[in-house]
Amino acid sequence: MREEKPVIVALDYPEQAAALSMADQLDPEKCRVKVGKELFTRAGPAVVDALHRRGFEVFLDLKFHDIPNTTAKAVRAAAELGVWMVNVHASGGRRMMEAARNELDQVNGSRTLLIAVTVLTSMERQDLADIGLDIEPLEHVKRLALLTQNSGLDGVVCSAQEVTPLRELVEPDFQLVTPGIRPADADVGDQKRIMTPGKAIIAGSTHLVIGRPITKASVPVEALERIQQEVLAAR
Ligand SMILES: O=C(O)c1cc(=O)[nH]c(=O)n1[C@@H]1O[C@H](COP(=O)(O)O)[C@@H](O)[C@H]1O
Repeated sequence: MREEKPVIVALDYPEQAAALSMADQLDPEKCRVKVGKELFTRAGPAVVDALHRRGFEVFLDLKFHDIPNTTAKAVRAAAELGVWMVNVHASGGRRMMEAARNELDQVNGSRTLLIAVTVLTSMERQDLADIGLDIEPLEHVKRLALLTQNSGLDGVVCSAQEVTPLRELVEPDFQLVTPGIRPADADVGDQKRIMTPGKAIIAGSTHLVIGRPITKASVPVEALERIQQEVLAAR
């Protein structure tokens, strides 16, 4: 099924006021928002509540990676906040992901999507070698995506560069959430495995996570509008 709101704006701000002032320029009918480690560590659940009151669906990106019990309880806490999506690190393994899935299923009425990060989009082959993984990022992403699917999760975070090969491996409704999105003229920054918004949509990304190309633009809403146009044209 075609996703009507593929763009998720990453609200990577050091304080709630700045995040909400950005959100107030966005239309919750046209995009979703992401709350990550910096903003959540400073502002906590209050910022999630404030975004919900404004009508936004929130991706709580805290990338839990811990023993199964701790991760599962953290996922429960996220679901009880009513967030649309939450993530863990697939490298936490099958037992961790299954525990998180089971816990989430016990939260009454929860429709929170649970996805797992495969290989961070800021990493390339050498970074994997540095942590003892002598493997191409794509191969490791495939391995972790299958493990994630077999553990009962709803999708993965990966680079848009991996979406086409992954689509051949996973179920059609498995979510492929892709950060590392860079319009052709945008700064790459610390991202390594990148793709433009239009190409990511053509490849089959279900969601595009985009931060700095919007939030650091001189006029963020105009940057978002250009990205939305590129996404529409790619469909
Ligand atoms: O889980 C994520 O959202 C994530 C995973 C990943 O592999 N790479 C990645 O960049 N992200 C997040 O996606 C956002 C990308 O932001 P920009 O690089 O500013 O567009 C940041 O908030 C990251 O924390």
